[in-house]
This record gives sequence, structure tokens and C-alpha cells, in this order.
Amino acid sequence: MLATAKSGGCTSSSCGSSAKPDDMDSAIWEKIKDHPCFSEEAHHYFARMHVAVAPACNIQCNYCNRKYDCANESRPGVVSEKLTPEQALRKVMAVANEVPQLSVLGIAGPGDACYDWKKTKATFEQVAREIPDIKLCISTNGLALPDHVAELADMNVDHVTITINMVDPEVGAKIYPWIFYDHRRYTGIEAARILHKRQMLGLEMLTARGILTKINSVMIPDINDEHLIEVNKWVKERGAFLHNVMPLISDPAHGAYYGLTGQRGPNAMELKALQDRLEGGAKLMRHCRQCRADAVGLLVSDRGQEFTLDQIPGEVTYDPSKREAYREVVARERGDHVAAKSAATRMVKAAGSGKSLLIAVATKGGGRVNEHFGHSKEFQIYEASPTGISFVGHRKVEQYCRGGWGEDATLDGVIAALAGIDIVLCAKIGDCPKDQLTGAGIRAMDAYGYDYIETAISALYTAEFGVEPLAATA
Ligand SMILES: C[S@@+](CC[C@H](N)C(=O)[O-])C[C@H]1O[C@@H](n2cnc3c(N)ncnc32)[C@H](O)[C@@H]1O
Ligand code: SF4
Ligand code: SF4
Repeated sequence: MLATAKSGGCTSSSCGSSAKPDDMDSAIWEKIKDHPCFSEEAHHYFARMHVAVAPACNIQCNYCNRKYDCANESRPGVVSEKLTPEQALRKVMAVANEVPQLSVLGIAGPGDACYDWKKTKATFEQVAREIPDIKLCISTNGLALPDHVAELADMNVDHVTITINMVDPEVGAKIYPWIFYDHRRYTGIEAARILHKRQMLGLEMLTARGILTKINSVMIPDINDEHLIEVNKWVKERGAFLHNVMPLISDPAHGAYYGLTGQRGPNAMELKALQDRLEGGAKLMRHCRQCRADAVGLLVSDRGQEFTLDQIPGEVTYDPSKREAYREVVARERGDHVAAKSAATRMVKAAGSGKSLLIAVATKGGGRVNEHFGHSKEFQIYEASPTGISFVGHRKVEQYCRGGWGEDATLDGVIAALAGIDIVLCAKIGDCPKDQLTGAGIRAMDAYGYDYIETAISALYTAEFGVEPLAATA
């Protein structure tokens, strides 16, 4: 639960605070307020799980090879075991009993949820009967999507992700070697043209039904990076709710075409630079973790390996009590956090400094600086600037400290992953890693351990630029 919180509860300053952005429609807020992917704010509190019931796919992307599987590997398309809808139901109930943060069930392959439709539909129908309040979510390449939009609406699927990497078939032909559509295989420009038309049609149909759509785009340097500006315009015009520009993951060991031919992915700063250029267009998602098709838990930590079928009892009965109790705690904590956040933003703006800071935060959820430096498998990246405090992404790292000891080689990797970062905030850090970070030009501090992230950043920002912190009141 939120046991790491230093303070909480419904303080007088926070009572009645709502996390709903002022410019957001209440009906939309109701749909996203506990969806960790559709709301950055919600991802500090709520968890998703994917069930790998849809292995078949109707297209080939040059970056995807679903045959390669590794339990330690966290990337899309990877799973340890494929499930039948009945096994998936058992797993969802077992997870719901153990992970109180669970709010969303997604089907993200490992192939395509709309192409492997019968299993997707059977899974959703069975789960919705047992756990009616769970949100249902799918991820698709869009080719088969228009055939199923009406059924998605009937099943109350409020959230759909379409992967759209191009709106120009010339670009598409460099990403997709073939598609399988209407009982035959298409290649080259013709394949990309059909895929493009189906993706646009699917998006328009979802928008017409009020289903929230997130667009995933894989950023592939020199193939579609500049072109994603055009993609962002097209999807915004057709009502996309979010645009998630994700980096290509490319490694020859994964066996995908791009990895084998040396196509590189972007580094963290290149990704951020493109995302910054896209600001002002379709709203960006910057907190995607590119999860496995069997991921479980808060986005910050994948607990999927705790819930393989051999660890789940043969019969499971859903008990809603833990999820209900957690929601009550979150409702209180969240109001407190919102009030703290707006006070922090005011402080940063009032500092009147023209400068920016890039800050890496070690956290295990709840919106607080509450993870030890050496235990972190990722850092959440925030930018404090004259416009306020914003979440700008995350950097995955190898856990530096295992069993009380830190490996120098691992620390070198962590430092490399933190390139461009000014300050690291964590709950605890030893002298040795702190000195090495300092040597690399990155300051690390644990003075703000267990504070809300934004509260810590505002105190740091004002201290940094020589302005007295303002009273954190409304
Ligand atoms: C595995 S796919 C499953 C859903 C569906 N077939 C699709 O492509 O949207 C989930 C997401 O992972 C992305 N993905 C797969 N392999 C990737 C890679 N090597 N690098 C970055 N993203 C990748 C896909 O583009 C898609 O957005
Ligand atoms: S559509 Fe999805 S599952 Fe199919 S090849 Fe592309 S990334 Fe992989
Ligand atoms: S891959 Fe991204 S959008 Fe999908 S569940 Fe993970 S964080 Fe959410």
C-alpha cells in the first residue's frame, strides 16, 4: 500500500483537492483517473496487468520478434507463457487478490489483440463478469481494428492503443515488410497503404464512439523520427487522446530485422528532444515503460514473474476487499499530493529564475522520493523550469546494489544512463556511489527522502537558484 508515505490523510489544505486537470471534461477524467497509462498522475497509484492471450499477428514489423523470450527482459512482445482465456481469468483474479493497486487489464499481444479476436473477446467477457470494475484495454496495429470497434464499444472497452508509425506509405514500406489482409499477403508500398487506411479508419471509428485512443509510435532514427511530427498532426486531427512516442529497442540478440541490420534506437536525449518538439500537438504520454505482454503491477516495477501459472492455485475466488481498501487510502493521499504539487509549482514559478534543472528521482510509487539509489531499476525524470515542474520520462538502469554490495561496472552503467541529469533525488545513498556520481558531474542527495517528488524538487530549485522558499500554502 502507501506505507512509505511520510504524511498523508485529508489535511485541511488538501480537503476537496481534485487531481482532475482544470481543462479536462469530467466524463473523460472518470475514464482515466485510475488508468496508469492514460494518466501520468494515476501511474503513481494504480497498476496494470497484461494477459498474453493473443499470440497471432497479421503484420510484420521490422523491429518485432516474438519468438525470443527471456524472463529478465522487459520489452514489448516478450512473454514467459501464453494463456487461454480461462487461464487468463484465473490469473487476473489471483493478481486482483494480491495487488490492490490493480485497475486495468490490458491485452498487448504478444501478437495482435484485434487479429486474435476470439481469445481477446472471450477473456474480456469472462473477466468483466467476475470483476466488473476493472478497466479493459487493448493494443493493436490497427489492421483488423475497424472490424471490432462495435464489439469493443459493446464490451465497454474505453481505452484502445493503436501503433501508428507512419502516415506516408513510402515511410511505411521501410518499417513493414508485409501484411496479411483479406485472405492474402501484401508487401511494399501497397501493404503500407492498406495499413495506413485501416489505422485512420479505426481511429476515426473509436473517436466517433467516445473510446479514448492512445497512439503508440516507435521512434526509428533516420526512418520515421522527423515524420512523427506529421503523424502527431494526423492523429490529433482524428481525435487521438494521447500520443506515446517510444524509442526503438534494437539489439541483434533479439533477432528482429532492425537489430540484425544495425538499425539503432534513439538515446534518451534524442527521444526527449523529439517529444519536446511535439509539445502543443496531440497530448504526449511520456511515462510508458514499454512493458512485456505479461507485465503485472505498478509501471515502476514489473511483478509478472510472481504470477506465472505454476504459482497460481487451480481454483481462485475473487475477493474485492484489498482493492476496495486501497482505493479509500488513495482517495485521501491523492488529494494531499495534488495540494502539495500545486504549492510546489507555484514556488518554482515564483522563483523567477530563467533556468532549468533535470532531476532523476528514485521512487517505488505513491509520488514520493522513497527508493534507495542502489535499489532503483529506473529513475523518473522531472524538469523544473520557469513554467513549473513536469514529468519528462524515465531511465531504466541495472540495480546497482545487490545483497549489500554495489558493483563498480554496474555503477558505470547507471551513470551512463543518467547522462544530462543535474541532480539525483533518492531516499538513501552511500558515500561511494555519491562520490562517483559527483565525479561525473551529477549531484545526488537523500535530504528529501520520503517527501512528495514535486515538494522536494521545488525546495531544491529554490535553494539552487538562491531564492528563499515561499510558504507552501494555497
Ligand atoms: C508487442 S506490440 C503488441 C500489440 C500490437 N501488435 C501492436 O503492434 O500494437 C506492443 C507495442 O510494442 C511495440 N514494440 C514491439 N517491438 C518493439 C521494439 N523492438 N521497440 C519498440 N517498440 C516495440 C509495438 O510497436 C507496439 O506499440
Ligand atoms: S504488429 Fe505488434 S505483434 Fe505484430 S509484428 Fe508488429 S509489433 Fe509485433
Ligand atoms: S506498454 Fe506503456 S502504455 Fe502499455 S501498459 Fe506499459 S506503460 Fe502502459
